[in-house]
Amino acid sequence: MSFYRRVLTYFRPDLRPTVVCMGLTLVANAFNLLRPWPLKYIVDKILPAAGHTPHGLTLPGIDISTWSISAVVALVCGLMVVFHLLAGGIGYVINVLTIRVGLHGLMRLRTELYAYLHSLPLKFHDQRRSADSSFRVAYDSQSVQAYYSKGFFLFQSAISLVSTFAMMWYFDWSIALLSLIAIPLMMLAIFIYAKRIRDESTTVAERESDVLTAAQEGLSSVKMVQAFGREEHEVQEFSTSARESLDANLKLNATSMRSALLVGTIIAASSAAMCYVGALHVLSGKLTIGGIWYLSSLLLMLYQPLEALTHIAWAFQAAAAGTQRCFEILDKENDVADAPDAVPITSALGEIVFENVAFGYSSAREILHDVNLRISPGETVAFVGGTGAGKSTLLSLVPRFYDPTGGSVLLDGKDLRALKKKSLRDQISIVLQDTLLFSTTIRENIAYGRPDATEEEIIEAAKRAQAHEFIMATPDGYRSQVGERGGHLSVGQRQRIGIARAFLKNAPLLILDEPTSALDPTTESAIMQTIEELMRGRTTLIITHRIATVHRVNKIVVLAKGTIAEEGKGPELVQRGGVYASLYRSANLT
Ligand SMILES: Nc1ncnc2c1ncn2[C@@H]1O[C@H](COP(=O)(O)OP(=O)(O)OP(=O)(O)O)[C@@H](O)[C@H]1O
Repeated sequence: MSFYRRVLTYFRPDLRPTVVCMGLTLVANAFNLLRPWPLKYIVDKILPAAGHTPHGLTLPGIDISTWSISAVVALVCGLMVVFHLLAGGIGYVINVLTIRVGLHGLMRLRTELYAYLHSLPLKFHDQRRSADSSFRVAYDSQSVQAYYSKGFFLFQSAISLVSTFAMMWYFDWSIALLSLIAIPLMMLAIFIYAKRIRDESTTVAERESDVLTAAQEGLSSVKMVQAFGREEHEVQEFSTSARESLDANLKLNATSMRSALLVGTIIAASSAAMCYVGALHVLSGKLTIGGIWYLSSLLLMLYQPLEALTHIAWAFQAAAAGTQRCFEILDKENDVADAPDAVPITSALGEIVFENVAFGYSSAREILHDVNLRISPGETVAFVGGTGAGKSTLLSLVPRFYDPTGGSVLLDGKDLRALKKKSLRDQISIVLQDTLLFSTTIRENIAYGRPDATEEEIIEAAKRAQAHEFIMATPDGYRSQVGERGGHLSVGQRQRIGIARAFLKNAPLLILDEPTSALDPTTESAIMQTIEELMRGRTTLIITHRIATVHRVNKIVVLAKGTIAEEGKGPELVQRGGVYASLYRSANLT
């Protein structure tokens, strides 16, 4: 689909108001053309007649034989106000409607972009800065509205241009022809500046996005910045981004102003040429004084849209840059998408099999290789190994955050890629090292995975996660706000909320990625009890550095350099004297 047709799709639902606006434009344009006419009438008809017959003037269709001349002039001048009001009133309605339609289009693009960003795999998000994605959703998307309003303005200008030209032709065709000289010159100016303005607008959007990223990253880590006394460095980094944005904006403005100067000069030169010819025509009697008044007003009406057209052409280029940045995201292929024949899974038994699994975040480096493992329904398997061994990576293949680059992962005998992703994720609860909370109430955070849960179910889940007591001690209980990223709660409290979430979701598969490593030993052993309760009856995959926590679990898998080095029960592995045994020894458990 061409770029412009694609932009139009966001406004298709508003076709009716658009057509209404087009019709109203024709009416408003007719009144606009009439606006200078009363002055012509006064100069050509009323004033010459006034010297001879102060009374008894005949105007078409009106008997004003008894009126004074000043009353007639006042009546005709009154018409100027009437035409102005009518054109202005209709213009007001058009503006309200076009702004409405433009904003609706913006809402559609924004929502689609935001939803698509959520559907894209983590691999996509890993490779980019989240602030840049936010910038595209919040700011770049606005250019689609600019497209609509400028596009409509283009239509209005074209109508005004054609009708004004026709009127000028009617009064003096040679002056009308002369006015056309400016058009190819303006086209040339548009051609010269269009690409430059588009490129410079893209640079402005990129630099603005950098400013937002710098501000977002710096402010979201304000605690660490202050702890390390790096405020000056952060401000320096920000001011570099701000300076680059300023330079890009100044450059774009300078280009716009240069182009405006060029267009203004073309218009001034053509107007001067027409005044010259018009004056000669008055001298030779081809044109009345009122006629040259009227033509000069029409000339303004002709060049205003012409000049506007050049600005619109450049505004289009600027809007194209922003819209293109939105389309760039929408065109990204979702490589972890549902297959067309994917089937939903309603209630998994919980058998997980890794078959010759290989995976790399990029083709340059393979992180996992040759992983073969079978986990029975209801079994608990602990994954241990040195840092960077690939434990989190391996477990992130289960909810399909990533797809393996080689081999396959099976749930209950079915390749995960043959299952609907949403239904697969419904079967899995995840508790991470530091539970991420949204800045809303405790209640909503617990119910995040099951928004339809009842009050009783939420309280029951919190009780099982041993969170009820501290929740009730907060000022508003379950309605208390947790602050940004859960900042009003301690790490242990956040973790309990995460566990309550998992209890409430009640999924057959449980993934625990270092759920206690951020906690002190006392809190850890308390939380471990609730986790053990949570693990009951579910297939559990747990990653931990705390060997003591998992030494007694049914199966321990030791990962080293992206592959399974050892597998078995804790005491057996200690006996074997391999990697696990040394981990066990370094944990001072011997
Ligand atoms: N999103 C990512 N993009 C690129 N590389 C990544 C990404 N996440 C992890 N890696 C790399 O993959 C390798 C395995 O990381 P992973 O987090 O799976 O290890 P881990 O065993 O869980 O380590 P730890 O115990 O320290 O958390 C590391 O070398 C890491 O640098």
